[in-house]
Amino acid sequence: MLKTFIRVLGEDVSVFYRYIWLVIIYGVLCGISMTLLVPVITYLFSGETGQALRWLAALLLGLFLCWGLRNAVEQAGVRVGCAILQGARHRLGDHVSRLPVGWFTPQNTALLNHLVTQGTMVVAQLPAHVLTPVIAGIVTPMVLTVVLLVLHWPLGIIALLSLPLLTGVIALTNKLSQRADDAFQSHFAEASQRVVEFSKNQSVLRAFNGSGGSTLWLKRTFELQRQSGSRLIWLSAGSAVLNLWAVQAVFSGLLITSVLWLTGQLDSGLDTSAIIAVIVSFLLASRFIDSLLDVVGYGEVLGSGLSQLDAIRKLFEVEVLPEAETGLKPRDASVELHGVTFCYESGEADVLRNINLTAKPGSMIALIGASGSGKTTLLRLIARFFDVDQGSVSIGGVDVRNLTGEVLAGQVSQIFQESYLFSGSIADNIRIGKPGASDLDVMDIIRQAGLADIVERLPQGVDTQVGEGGACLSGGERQRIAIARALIKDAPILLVDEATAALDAESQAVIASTLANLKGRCTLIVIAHQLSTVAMADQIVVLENGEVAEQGPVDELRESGGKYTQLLDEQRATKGWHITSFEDEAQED
Ligand SMILES: Nc1ncnc2c1ncn2[C@@H]1O[C@H](COP(=O)(O)OP(=O)(O)OP(=O)(O)O)[C@@H](O)[C@H]1O
Repeated sequence: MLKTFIRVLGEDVSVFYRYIWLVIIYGVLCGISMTLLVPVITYLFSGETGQALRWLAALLLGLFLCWGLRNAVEQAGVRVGCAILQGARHRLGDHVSRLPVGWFTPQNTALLNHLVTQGTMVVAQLPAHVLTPVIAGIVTPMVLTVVLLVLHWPLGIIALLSLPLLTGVIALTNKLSQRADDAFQSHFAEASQRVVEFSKNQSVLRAFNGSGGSTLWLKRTFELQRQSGSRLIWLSAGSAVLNLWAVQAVFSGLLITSVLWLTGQLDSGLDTSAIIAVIVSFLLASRFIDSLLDVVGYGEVLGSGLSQLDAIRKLFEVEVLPEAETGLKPRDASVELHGVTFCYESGEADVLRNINLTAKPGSMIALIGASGSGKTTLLRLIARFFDVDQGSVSIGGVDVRNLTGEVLAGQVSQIFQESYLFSGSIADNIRIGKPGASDLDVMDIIRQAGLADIVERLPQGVDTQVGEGGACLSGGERQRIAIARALIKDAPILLVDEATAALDAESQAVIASTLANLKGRCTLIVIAHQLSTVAMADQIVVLENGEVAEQGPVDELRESGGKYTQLLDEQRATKGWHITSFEDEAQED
C-alpha cells in the first residue's frame, strides 16, 4: 500500500510522509492522554484531591492537544488527497503513454477509464476519511497495551495477544472483501465498455439481430455484475460481523479477567490500590476496544479503497517499452529484420519465427500470405508497437530499441485499414501528420490522396467536421483522409496495410496510384491485397504461419512455381486474379 501511494504521489510524496508522521503522533498522544486517567483516579480514591486535579488538568491538556492534532491530521490528509487528484492522473497518463500499443484492449481501456475517473477519486479520499481512524485505531491500543502490562499484566497479556489476532482476522476479511471488490470492479468496467459498444454499434446490431438478441451480451455482462455485486455485499456484511465478533471476544476476555481478579482481591481482603488498578485497567481496556471498533467500522470502505489502489499498482506494474537514451540517428531509410521471433503473450505460440528481411532505401516490399500469417504483426514490429522477443528490427542500421520515440516516429509513417479519425475538421485530421502544415500543403496533399472532389462537394470544404471516429464520412472518405495524413508527414519509410475489398474501387485505385507515385521516393513495405501492388514491388515476401515461406523479386518467384504462385492460384480462384506484370496491368487499365 505504502509503495503504491509513493508511486502515485511521485514528487509530492513528502505530503504523504508528513501525514503519516502526524497521524502516528496523534495516535500515540491519544494513548498517552488516556493513561493520564490512572493518576487522576488513583489520587481521587486516596483522597489527594489537589494531585488529582493537577493530573486532571494534564489530562485535559492532552485531550486538547489531541483535538488540535486531529485537525492538523485532517488537513494533511486533504492535502494528500489533492496531491493524488492533481498528480496521479498525470503520472498514470505518462505511464500508459509508454505502454505497448497491444495493451490497449477494450477491457484494459475500460479499466483505465474507470481508474482515472473513479478509482483515483476513491484513493484520494482514503487519507482524509479512512486512514486516520484506522492508523490511530491501531497505534492508540499499542500504547494502551504497554500501560496495561505495567498496571495489571494479565490484562496486558490479553491485549498484547489480541493485537496480532485481530490484525489477522481483519486482514483475512479484508482480503476476501478486496477479492470480491476486484471482481465487481472488473465486471463494472466490462459492463461500461459493453454499454458504449452497444450504443455505438446499433446499426450493426439491428441489421443482424432485430429480434433483440443483440442485447444478449449486455444482459450477460449485467448478470455477471449483479452476481459479483451480491457476492460483495454478502462478503462485506459477513466480514463486518466477523470482525465485530473478534473484537467482542477480546473485550469478553478482558472483562472476565478483570472480574476474576477483582473477585480474588475481595476474597483475600480489600486492597484499595489493587481495586483502583483494576478499575483503571478496565477503563483503559474499554478505550482499547473503542479504538479497535473504529478500525473494524472502516473495514469495508478501507477494503474498497485498497482494491482501487491495488488496481493502480497493477497498472503501474505493466512493463513499458524502454525508451532509448542514445542519440543515435538512422543513416538511411533501410529496414532490416534479423532472426525476428515474436509472440503476443509469453507462453503462447510464436506469431512470427526467425524472420529475416531487408528493404533497401527507396525499395518496395510486398508482404503477402494467408489471413493470420503474421503480416500486420510484422509491420507493427517495424513501427515498434511491441519489442521483439528474439532478433532485431533495425532502421537505417540502428536497432529500433536504440531510437528515441521521436526519432522513430519521424522515420515511419503508416496507413492502416482501419485508421481512426478524431473529432475535428478534415484539415485538423490531416495536420496530425504535420502539425505546422500550411493551408497550401494541406490542399496539395488532398489532391494527392484523391480527396479533392470530395472536399469540393462538401459545403464547408476542408473545415467539414468528421465526427467522432469519422462517423460523418464514408469508409472510403475516411481511408483517403488517413492516406493524406500519412503522406503529409513525408516520412522516409511508409508502412501500408492495403485496403481489402471492404473499400470501394475508387479508394483502392487511390492507394494504388499513391504507391506508384511514392515508389522510389521512400521505402515502402506494403501488405498487398491488389495484384497491381504485388506486381510493382521490388521484392515479394510470402508469409506462412509466421515464417517466411518464400521471398525474392516477382519474376523469380513466378518462375519458381512455389508458394507465391500457389497463393496467387488460390486468390485467382476466389477473386478472378491472374498473374501479370504491373506494366500488363497498366496496359489493361
Ligand atoms: N493483439 C493481439 N494479441 C494477441 N494475438 C494477436 C493480436 N493481434 C494478432 N494476433 C494473432 O497473431 C496472429 C497473426 O495476426 P496478424 O494480424 O499479424 O495476421 P495477418 O496476416 O495480418 O492477418 P490478416 O491478413 O487477416 O490481417 C493471428 O493468429 C492473430 O490471431
